[in-house]
Amino acid sequence: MGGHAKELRATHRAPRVEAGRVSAAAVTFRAVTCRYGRRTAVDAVDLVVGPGEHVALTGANGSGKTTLLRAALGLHPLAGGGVGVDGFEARRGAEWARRRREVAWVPQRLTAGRFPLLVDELLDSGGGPGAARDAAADLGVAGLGRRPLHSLSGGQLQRVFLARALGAVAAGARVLFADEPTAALDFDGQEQIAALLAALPVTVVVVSHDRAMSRACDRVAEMAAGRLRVS
Ligand SMILES: Nc1ncnc2c1ncn2[C@@H]1O[C@H](COP(=O)(O)OP(=O)(O)OP(=O)(O)O)[C@@H](O)[C@H]1O
Repeated sequence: MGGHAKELRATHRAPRVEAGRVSAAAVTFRAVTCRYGRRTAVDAVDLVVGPGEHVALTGANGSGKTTLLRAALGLHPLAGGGVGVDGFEARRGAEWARRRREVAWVPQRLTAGRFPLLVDELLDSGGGPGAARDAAADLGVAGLGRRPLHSLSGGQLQRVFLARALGAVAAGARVLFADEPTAALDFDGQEQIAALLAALPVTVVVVSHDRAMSRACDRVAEMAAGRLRVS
C-alpha cells in the first residue's frame, strides 16, 4: 500500500460502513476480451486484484476501461476469458444477476435523461436503502430525495450514485467498481470521494483520470489500446 493511501485510510472513515461488518473478495480478470462488431476494445486482459486491494484503472480515452468493467458485470458480452469474484466466474443470466449484487457499481456517463425515477427510488434500489440514505446525507444530497433524477446536476447525480453504491457495500457487496466517480465533482468533492473510497474495507477498482484518486489507491493499472500495463 502506498504511503498516501495508508495516510488517507488512517484519517478518514467511510461513512456508516463499519469494517467489521463487510468483507472483501478477490477479483480475477482472466484473458478478458471484448469486441464491438469486428473491433477489439479489450484484448486478453489479465489482472488479479487481491481482497481489499484498491486499484486505479487509468489510460487514454477509448483504451477499454469502461468496457472491461461493464464486461465484469455482465453488461457487455465476453468474446473470451472470464472474470472471477472469489474464483467464481459468472456465465448464466442468474449468475450475472448475483454478480451485480456482489459488486457495487458507480457507472460512467450519468445521463439520467427522462428516466422516470426519483432520487430516493434510486437509492433504495442498491440493496442497502438505509445506508444509502445515510451516505446521501454524508455526501450532501439528502435533501434531494423527492426530485426526479433528470432534474439533478451532473455532480449531484454522481453523489447519488456513489451513495447508492455505499449502501450496496453496507448491505454486503464485497467489491466496488467505480467508473470515473469524480469526473463531475468540484475539487473538494474529488478529495472527499478519493478519501472515502480509500477508507472502504472492500476491494475497489476505480477508473479515474484524477491523480488524487490514483495516489489514494494501492496500485495503478494502465490500459492502452485494449491492453493492460500494471505498474
Ligand atoms: N457502444 C459502442 N459501440 C461501438 N464501439 C464502442 C462502443 N462503446 C465503446 N466503443 C469503443 O470501444 C473502445 C473502448 O471504449 P471504452 O468506453 O471502453 O474506453 P474508455 O477507456 O473507458 O474511454 P474513456 O476514458 O473515454 O471513458 C473505444 O474504441 C470505443 O470507441
